[in-house]
Amino acid sequence: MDDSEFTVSPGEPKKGKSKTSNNAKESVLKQKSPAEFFAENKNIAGFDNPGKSLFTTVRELVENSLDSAESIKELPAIEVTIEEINKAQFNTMIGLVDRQRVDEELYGDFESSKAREKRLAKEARILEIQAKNVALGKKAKELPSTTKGPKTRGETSFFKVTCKDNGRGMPHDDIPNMLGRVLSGTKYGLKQTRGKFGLGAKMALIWSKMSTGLPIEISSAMMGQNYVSFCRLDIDIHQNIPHIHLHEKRENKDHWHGAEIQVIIEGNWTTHRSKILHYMRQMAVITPYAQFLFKFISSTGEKNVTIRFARRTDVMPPAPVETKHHPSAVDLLLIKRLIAETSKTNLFQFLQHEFVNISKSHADRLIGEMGPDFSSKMPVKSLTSQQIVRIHQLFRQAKFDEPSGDCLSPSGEYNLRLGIIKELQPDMVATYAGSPQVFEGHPFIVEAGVSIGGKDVKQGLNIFRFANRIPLLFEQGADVVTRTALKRINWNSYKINQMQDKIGVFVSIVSTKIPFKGTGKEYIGDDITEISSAVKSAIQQCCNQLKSKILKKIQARERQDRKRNLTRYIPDAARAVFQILEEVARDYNSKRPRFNEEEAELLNNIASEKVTERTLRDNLTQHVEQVDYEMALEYAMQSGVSEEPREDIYLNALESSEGFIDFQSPIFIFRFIP
Ligand SMILES: Nc1ncnc2c1ncn2[C@@H]1O[C@H](COP(=O)(O)OP(=O)(O)OP(=O)(O)O)[C@@H](O)[C@H]1O
Repeated sequence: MDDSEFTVSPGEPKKGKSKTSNNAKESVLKQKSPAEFFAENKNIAGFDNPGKSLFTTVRELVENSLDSAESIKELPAIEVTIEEINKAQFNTMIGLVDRQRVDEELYGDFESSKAREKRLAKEARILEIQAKNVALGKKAKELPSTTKGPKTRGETSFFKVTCKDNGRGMPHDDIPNMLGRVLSGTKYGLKQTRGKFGLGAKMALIWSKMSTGLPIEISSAMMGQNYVSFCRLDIDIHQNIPHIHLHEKRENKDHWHGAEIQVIIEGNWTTHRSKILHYMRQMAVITPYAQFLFKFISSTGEKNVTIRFARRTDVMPPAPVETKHHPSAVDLLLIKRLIAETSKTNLFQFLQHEFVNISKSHADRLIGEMGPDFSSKMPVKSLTSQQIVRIHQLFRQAKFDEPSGDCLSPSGEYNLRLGIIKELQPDMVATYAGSPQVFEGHPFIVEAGVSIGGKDVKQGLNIFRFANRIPLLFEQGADVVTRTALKRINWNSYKINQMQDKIGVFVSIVSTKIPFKGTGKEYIGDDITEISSAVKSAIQQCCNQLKSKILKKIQARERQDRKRNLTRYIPDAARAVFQILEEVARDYNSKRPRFNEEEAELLNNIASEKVTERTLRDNLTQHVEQVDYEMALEYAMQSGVSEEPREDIYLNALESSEGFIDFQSPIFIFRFIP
């Protein structure tokens, strides 16, 4: 670049100057807070548009409530209310005077008289074609959307979303940071929880700030607390800090514990109504021990919805427990963080206490393997960067026992089966719980259920996906469960017709780390081999159980068909045989015997009407029954008893702190209360 470009005489802007200043502008170093980043990229957290944002807000609040109640082993009771607020109400709420339109042409839904004429003419033409089609007996097509009046972006709808639970509540002083600072939460540990990122509730707040400008309101009380914390806050997006409007303690007359969070956002009930209801229904399926009350209150009072999902069992899966990191799943940064945070002083204690599957003797051997610079007693905080790299390399290469799944809490076959029966009312169902497996050092368990038939079930595959007991409703096509069910299961080999049978496939995956694609928790990719093969094997196990049931059904049906066919021919056969016998009996001369004694007796009986057509019919019927019975018996002897799928029964440890013992099988649970 020529130097002269930079010499600008005053008052005489040079061509090149603006270019240079633009370049300079582009290269100015800027920082963004996490809140700003997510406000600008809200789609990656599931806030793509107003409708989806309403859906995601509901699910984030419900999942927080479930996590919270389960963390104190309380059977969850959750109330969700979505209250529609029309524009006039909203304006009153924020103190804005409602204003009538003056200049109609300014608005997106304005239609000029010429455009109106054109549209009406087009509509008339289409109506004419429709009338002709109807006259010819053809099916009438709907009006294309272009002819449905001027394009409108629609009236903005606002919604007050409230979610109340009976969970743990939040400590008074922590509320602002928990709900007003992006990437803050209590679920970062290695534990199976629905929440993980410390983002969901804050995204709802950011969306409310972007769409309505209104703050979030939180009421919360912890168990035994004689006050309710009330907090109204919004978020300073640029600094990512809570901006508190009011934070006070109020009387807790009812000894309530839990949290109630209320947020006012823009949304679209019409487009996402069915997704929200679907979500609630599937949540009730996978969480049958929870009770949900869902209400939608419309601004006109016309389309109100109230649905109560009753608790169907008091048996809650055991609470997941926090676990330590597996050596093969840590990276350099994580090792450094663990060193900074550990309370252990020397390397030996650090290895043994901060990781799973490193016993005392194993720790000794590992330290020996690290080389002469390392010793058991060396202070862990004094490790140099190179030494940490050495530890990391060894963790990568050494062999460790796989992490156990004890820290996980799957739904349980019983809950899954209960859910499937409730949701689909199938003719047949099989469930299977896989044993714990591992990917990248994280344990996971896959449970599956496959059902055939049912009420209101469409033909083909109906897939239901759950991850850490969250229903997944979006991005179905890319998900590991859908892909496995569609492409890797040979349904035919299990006597299941993939196109014609009504097949329900339920898969629930739990893990200390669910490898969601994106922070929106919408689907699990198909790229982790351990997970996809575990999903495949769980579905196959269910199919195997179904196959033996289906084969039995087919055989029973064949037997029934054979019996029905034989029975159908009995009257004709009896009549034909009887007519012949009658004729023979008529011509029969006992003086010139042509028949043996038995035959002669039969002919006599026919002649004396002791044996009639009816007798033949009855005897044939009896014979068909007998043959059918013998075949069924023979089949049962050959295969029935040994092939019947066995159901495992589980018995809890005696030292159960709950004061009862559950006797569990996939199809029932007995609770013994001493
Ligand atoms: N209903 C509630 N009861 C008790 N604590 C809650 C409740 N809702 C939120 N919290 C607390 O606030 C924290 C932040 O919640 P937020 O929804 O932002 O993130 P998260 O649930 O931790 O993770 P994710 O973004 O994956 O949902 C939670 O970790 C939890 O400690």
